[in-house]
Amino acid sequence: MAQDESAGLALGAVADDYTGATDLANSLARQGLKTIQTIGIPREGLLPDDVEAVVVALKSRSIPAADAVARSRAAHDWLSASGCGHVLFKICSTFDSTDAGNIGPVTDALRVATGADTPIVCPAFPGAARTVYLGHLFVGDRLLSESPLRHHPLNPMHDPDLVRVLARQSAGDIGLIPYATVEQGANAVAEARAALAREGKVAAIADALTDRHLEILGEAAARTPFSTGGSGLGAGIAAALVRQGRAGQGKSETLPAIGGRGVILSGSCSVATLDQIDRAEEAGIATMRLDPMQIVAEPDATFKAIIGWIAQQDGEAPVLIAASAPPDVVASVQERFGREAAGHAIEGLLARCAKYFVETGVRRLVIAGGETSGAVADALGIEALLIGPEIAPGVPATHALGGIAVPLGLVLKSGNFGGPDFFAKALSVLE
Ligand SMILES: Nc1ncnc2c1ncn2[C@@H]1O[C@H](COP(=O)(O)OP(=O)(O)OP(=O)(O)O)[C@@H](O)[C@H]1O
Ligand SMILES: O=C(O)[C@@H](O)C(=O)CO
Repeated sequence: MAQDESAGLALGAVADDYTGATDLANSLARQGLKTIQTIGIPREGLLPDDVEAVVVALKSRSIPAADAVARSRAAHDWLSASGCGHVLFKICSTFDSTDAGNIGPVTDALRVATGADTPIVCPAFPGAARTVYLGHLFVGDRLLSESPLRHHPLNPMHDPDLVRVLARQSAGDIGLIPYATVEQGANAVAEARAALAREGKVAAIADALTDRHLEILGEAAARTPFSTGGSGLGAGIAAALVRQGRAGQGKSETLPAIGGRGVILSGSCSVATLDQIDRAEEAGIATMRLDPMQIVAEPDATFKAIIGWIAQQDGEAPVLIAASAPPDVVASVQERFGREAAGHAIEGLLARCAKYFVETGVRRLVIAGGETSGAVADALGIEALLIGPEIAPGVPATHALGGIAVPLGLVLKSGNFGGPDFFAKALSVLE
């Protein structure tokens, strides 16, 4: 990277999935940081000289904890060599993980690598209705465990108490910085964090109900080398860096129009995405709903069927291809083939479709689902993303940077993000 080593990056992030990384990059850009999302560790010379924040996207949310730790450590080491002032481990606003990890093990490893004592951990994203109160994560007006996340295909979330959840995954005890302390401001948070460090807590879950709370937490976190959180905490840290004059040279890019047919590929089974698919179909977007059993059992036949179907559609009009299904169908697919095998087969098929579409001239892709987006971006060999205008909270339009010979507009949508008309809106913003 041509970064001025004496200045270094103001902020670096290691994100555990690609859409989560895009969500964070969007927040940092909107706070005024010149931000690039890289897919893995970037090669020398890829990034512009004046970049202030780099979000290294990994696909490490649902892999074995030891692999997630190794990949996150490598990303951290690159950020550290780039003179990074603060490292944020970007996790999902719904704390997606299992008792085996990976939030605890990666937080432990990066805490040691950065020399932090007790990092602030806060997934809250009030703009998407994720709040943390007394350590309990709410999705809208429901506890996490009563939200649709209890049916997540890869990591169903059954415990809303984040202190308890993180303790099960971590090397030591977890503390809490409660709402009443956060309300008192950044100095009170810093003192509470230091007190928890003296007690030997390895991390501190912090409450946040509003963006103001995240600004306070961001101010306190920016005084330390490392934190773990969602894009809300990232925005708070970025705002603190701008206030302190340590960053703030660029807003998100205006992206040039690319045009041509828009293709939407969905592997997300979230309630939000299922509704968005229904709405897109009702609005007249040609929609092919795949049979998930057939995808896993006969991927080649399914691929041929998709090619045949698309050949019959109006060549300019957008199309939507979805493997997405409601919880009962997902459960029966997983029962028959196994959770991981089914997930990988479906991601693989959608990635193969994306590759085919780009090879045959499509230049605008909208992908729903974090794991699905990871599979697609990897199959296309994309190296980094420029962040453009916001489509919905947490979802910007982007353009591929490096790794692909043609201009390509991409929208990577986290499963639960976006309003009902998201797909039509995405295609109109990604011109
Ligand atoms: N019908 C289905 N049956 C079983 N698994 C499915 C089905 N459709 C998709 N999947 C798998 O479910 C997983 C969905 O994960 P993905 O991360 O893409 O979406 P998400 O969880 O909604 O998004 P996010 O992680 O951004 O919240 C993928 O592994 C996908 O292949
Ligand atoms: O924080 C979120 O909810 C998203 O950025 C995400 O990571 C979903 O996969």
